[in-house]
Amino acid sequence: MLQNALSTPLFSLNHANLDIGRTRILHDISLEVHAGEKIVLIGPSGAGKSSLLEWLYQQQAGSIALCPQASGLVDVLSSYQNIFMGGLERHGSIYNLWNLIRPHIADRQHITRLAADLGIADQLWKSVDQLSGGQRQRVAIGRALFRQQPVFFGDEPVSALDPAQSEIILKLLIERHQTLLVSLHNRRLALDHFDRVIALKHGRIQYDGPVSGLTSDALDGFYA
Ligand SMILES: Nc1ncnc2c1ncn2[C@@H]1O[C@H](COP(=O)(O)OP(=O)(O)OP(=O)(O)O)[C@@H](O)[C@H]1O
Repeated sequence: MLQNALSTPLFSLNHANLDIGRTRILHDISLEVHAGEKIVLIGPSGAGKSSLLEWLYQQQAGSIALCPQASGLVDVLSSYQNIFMGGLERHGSIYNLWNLIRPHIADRQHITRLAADLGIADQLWKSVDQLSGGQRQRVAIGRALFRQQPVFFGDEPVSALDPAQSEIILKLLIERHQTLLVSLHNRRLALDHFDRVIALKHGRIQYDGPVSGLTSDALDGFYA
């Protein structure tokens, strides 16, 4: 906490409002996000979690690995090609184009390892329209991991996975990013893997504080 008070925040909002057209989506939002924090966003459907993630993402898109709710995968391309797209900004267009047609050995090895970590090694060369919802979600996570950024933003990134997979994938995301801001509806994952909770309701922050001391029932209360 003291360290946070002294460091410059990565993200900062001070009594800010977010309007889309004439509609106010987020009201009077004040928060800071510091490097190293693992923050879970909770709240009922429509509370404003996706809007807050998108708003903060727009502040520093270049340094964030984003896994949005709508995965944005390209159906006709393979899992490999979709994951590779997470790293497009690291190279020029000729390298990228060539790699999409004939994968470069180093990228191929890297993405093959990543796919194995995500449990989709056997799906790597299939077009993603042939995959299940959970497999597609892991491809989208692979694409975010392949961005290799210090900050991860995820909008319900493990919602299509079974409990055991959710646990494994969330641990992987936490291991590979310094700072995380993730929306989840799963109370157990929220309590076990994050150190700060931001609870939203009707576009306002109703709680922003440490996870320690909170129970599953307390989290349920934020959905009441
Ligand atoms: N482009 C838009 N134009 C107008 N209203 C919008 C727009 N996008 C979102 N909203 C509204 O903003 C509110 C917050 O939506 P948001 O998607 O951020 O909620 P959420 O907490 O992520 O919900 P969920 O858990 O269902 O994903 C909702 O009332 C939604 O209808």
